[in-house]
Amino acid sequence: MALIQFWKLRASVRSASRAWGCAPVMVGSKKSQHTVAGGSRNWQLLDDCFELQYGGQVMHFNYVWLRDHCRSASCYNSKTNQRNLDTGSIALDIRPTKTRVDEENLFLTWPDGHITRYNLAWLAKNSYQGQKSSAIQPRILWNSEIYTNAKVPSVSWEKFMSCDDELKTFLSNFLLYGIAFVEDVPATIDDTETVTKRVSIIRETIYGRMWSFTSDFSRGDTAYTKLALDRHTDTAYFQEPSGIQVFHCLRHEGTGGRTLLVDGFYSANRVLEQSLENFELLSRVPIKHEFIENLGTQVNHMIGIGPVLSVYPWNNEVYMMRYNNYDRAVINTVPHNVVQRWYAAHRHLTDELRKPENELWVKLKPGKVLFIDNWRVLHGRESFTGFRQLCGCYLTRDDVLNTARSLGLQA
Ligand SMILES: C[N+](C)(C)CCCC[C@H](N)C(=O)O
Ligand SMILES: O=C(O)CCC(=O)C(=O)O
Ligand SMILES: [Fe+2]
Repeated sequence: MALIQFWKLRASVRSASRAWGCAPVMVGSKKSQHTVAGGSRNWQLLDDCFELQYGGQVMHFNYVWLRDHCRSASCYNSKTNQRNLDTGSIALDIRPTKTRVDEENLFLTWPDGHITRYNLAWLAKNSYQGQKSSAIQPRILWNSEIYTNAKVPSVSWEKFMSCDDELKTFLSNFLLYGIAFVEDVPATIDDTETVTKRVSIIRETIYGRMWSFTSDFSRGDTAYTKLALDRHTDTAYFQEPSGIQVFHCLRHEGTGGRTLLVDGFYSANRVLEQSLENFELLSRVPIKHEFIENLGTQVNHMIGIGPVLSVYPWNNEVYMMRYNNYDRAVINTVPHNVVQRWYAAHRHLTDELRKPENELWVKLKPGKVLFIDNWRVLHGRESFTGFRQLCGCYLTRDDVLNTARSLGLQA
């Protein structure tokens, strides 16, 4: 019941957001509509917001927002890129006493005499409408054919380690496809660590910093067996699942053991195209994943709570998928009348994820290091025989994106 109320609230917030457009009310007796020479910009003071037409877009700016984002030296420290202004001191019914727009700027005078100047292009770029029309992270969603036809070049160890452009190419492909390979890496744990550190700092977890595993049952998890593993994302049981997983197969003397990769966002997008209801069930119903193991010397118990699909509410862009049927915990966060619909939505996603045309199979070999976006691309493996040793580590997504941004990429 509580959950349904929560949904209603969310739904009303959403419809409110759609209805946020403002009624054209005159402020005082002043004429409020203006067309500036050139005709490319047009603005009016509405009762509850400032409306700006600029660059072919109509944008609305709330007055508290306009006061809050003032970039004057007293309100904003441009050396540290931090706000000085105490947002708590802004009257929630604040309105400018004077407004002026010239070719490039909007000038607002506030009741206390403070003047705020906004560059119009800055406003357009930072408006809700501007944000809504572009993806936070541009991606190429793929199935096996799309990925194969793209012929994404792999990068090679030596150039990767010495040349920033090579790292940039690698990261740009990683951001677009959610997977990327470095070839010719010496088959040791140390060199795998070195190649990884070129990308970002390593995230230490209960599995250690760099880990290496075989089918020795050393941990309470089926990864440490020779069994096949269906597609999944790792560490769904962390409150913040690991952003990136790095795999390097150091040895395999035997058969099988191929790695399966599936673009989870491609399938999520199919669900969105086919059923908004299913997409919303997957993106709004929080469920638990759990990991419990007793190592004798140490007991590990991890719980992560969140929806299968984490999405930005303003554009339904998926930014994280938690999909791990092995580690999914008892569902006790969903009322009985929603559970059936949730299972149907989960089945819809599962059917998409399992389509053979969405499966990319690769055989990891010594030298070939695979980076997987664990918030997006699911991995699995074929059962195998013989001795097989895989090493790797987890990375935090923030740190990888930080490296990408430092190289000028949009991330
Ligand atoms: C990668 N490494 C072998 C260290 C850990 C494997 C963790 C497996 C776990 N079921 C999960 O999906 O998170
Ligand atoms: O053995 C493999 O190829 C992968 C196993 C797995 O899913 C994991 O370690 O996260
Ligand atoms: Fe895994």
